[in-house]
Amino acid sequence: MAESATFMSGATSFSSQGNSTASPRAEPGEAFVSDQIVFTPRSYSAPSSTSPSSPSFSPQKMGILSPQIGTTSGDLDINSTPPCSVAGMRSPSPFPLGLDSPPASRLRGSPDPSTTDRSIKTLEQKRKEAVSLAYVWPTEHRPAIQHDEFTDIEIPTIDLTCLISKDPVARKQVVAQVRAACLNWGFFHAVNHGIPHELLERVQKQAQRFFAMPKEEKLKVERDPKGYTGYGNAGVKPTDSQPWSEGFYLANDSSVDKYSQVLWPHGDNEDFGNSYREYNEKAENLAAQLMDLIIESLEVNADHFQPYLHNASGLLRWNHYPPCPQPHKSLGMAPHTDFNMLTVLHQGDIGGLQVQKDGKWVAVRPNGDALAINIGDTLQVLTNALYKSIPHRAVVNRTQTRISLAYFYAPTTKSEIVPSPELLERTNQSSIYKRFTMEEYLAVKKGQLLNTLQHFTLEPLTQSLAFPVHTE
Ligand SMILES: O=C(O)CCC(=O)C(=O)O
Ligand SMILES: [Fe+2]
Repeated sequence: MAESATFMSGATSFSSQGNSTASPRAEPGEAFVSDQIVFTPRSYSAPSSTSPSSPSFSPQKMGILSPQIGTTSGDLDINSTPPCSVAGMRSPSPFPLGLDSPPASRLRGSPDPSTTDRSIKTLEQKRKEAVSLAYVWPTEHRPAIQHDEFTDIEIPTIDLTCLISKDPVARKQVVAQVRAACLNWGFFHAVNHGIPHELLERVQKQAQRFFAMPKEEKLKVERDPKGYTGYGNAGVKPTDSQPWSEGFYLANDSSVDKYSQVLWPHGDNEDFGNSYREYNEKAENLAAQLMDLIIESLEVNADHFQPYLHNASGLLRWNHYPPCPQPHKSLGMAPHTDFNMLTVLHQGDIGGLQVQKDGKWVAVRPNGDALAINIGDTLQVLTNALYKSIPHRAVVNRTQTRISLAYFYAPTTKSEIVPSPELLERTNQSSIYKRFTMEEYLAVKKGQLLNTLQHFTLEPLTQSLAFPVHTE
């Protein structure tokens, strides 16, 4: 109860991305108040059925500066289509939002009889309904598997102790595990990753503290349409329903201190900046080491990858998924692939992450000690799709607030993303991708969270590539 009350008070008031007439400061639902939307058939017929030393983040480096990026990781203009999982796009306040919840009968999927007579609806009623409906996804997109429906099909878990012990034999084994995980899943859980639990808890606590603030406070640090950091939510396609979540994007630049000052003008929360910086350094270091393991697993010379790693940097997105009255009809984050090379995700002990395996959704069993690592589109291209960037999504649940911390490790915007020539030679392949820069990719990602790389593909892959070397 306390959690949902908190969230209610934290309702945001983003405008709908899909509605060009929406006011950026509209109250929840205002952007949707029109008969056309309120009475839309769908709404009503819903009966259920690298290098650690790499310098601080810069938009140019990340390529996330262009107007917007989005969902599950990528970015940047809150006013237009989300470029990728990092970018921000505005959406109506996560309905989350208690006060805006739809009538109980609608939550069960039946039309509310009190709303069937258009003539007696007040503007306020219309607003509430419209906001609620904005978070209801069409049947074909609803999650058939809920947040805790785990099976024995699980992403691999890899113990990274070798990064600390420097034991070469153990490292070789880990490299083989990384190769198998990248070939078969595109995702794995890393344990003994070197980021202290206590630090992850401090960052989680900061995220909780921020999202619990009243919306007016959060909007003081709203993401600028031309910027890449600040309060905003993950992207969805303009034509999609809204995600049941909100986000806060942070990068290693002066904005962190600025946000700290705006949110805590009396200087009473120093750990906001401190925990962010400590975490950013550790996550960047880990991502760089994981990239080294991945390159080793490809058994190619690392030279081709150096330019991408040299100025790579990270963008952190805190994702907040409040309890949702209709989790089976909503999505916390729409299916997407990540735009970057590698994502380091902390998801705590509450399930919600789901990944696609052989075309089916699999719920990832949370492991509080582990970080989920996944390959992004950029790395898929560098490996000519030997290692794939796998679609994933976040589902929500009825009772628990979930916060995840997604760290996106990416090359600079100006980087041209080209597969390793050595890998091409050894696999006897030519590149399946046109040449393109990160900037060009991000421009496409804005409107296409899934299958973004199709836009840059010369010939669709008809069969999976085999790994060119022995796999122990
Ligand atoms: O919250 C999650 O489990 C998924 C987050 C995600 O995929 C992202 O932020 O890109
Ligand atoms: Fe993601």
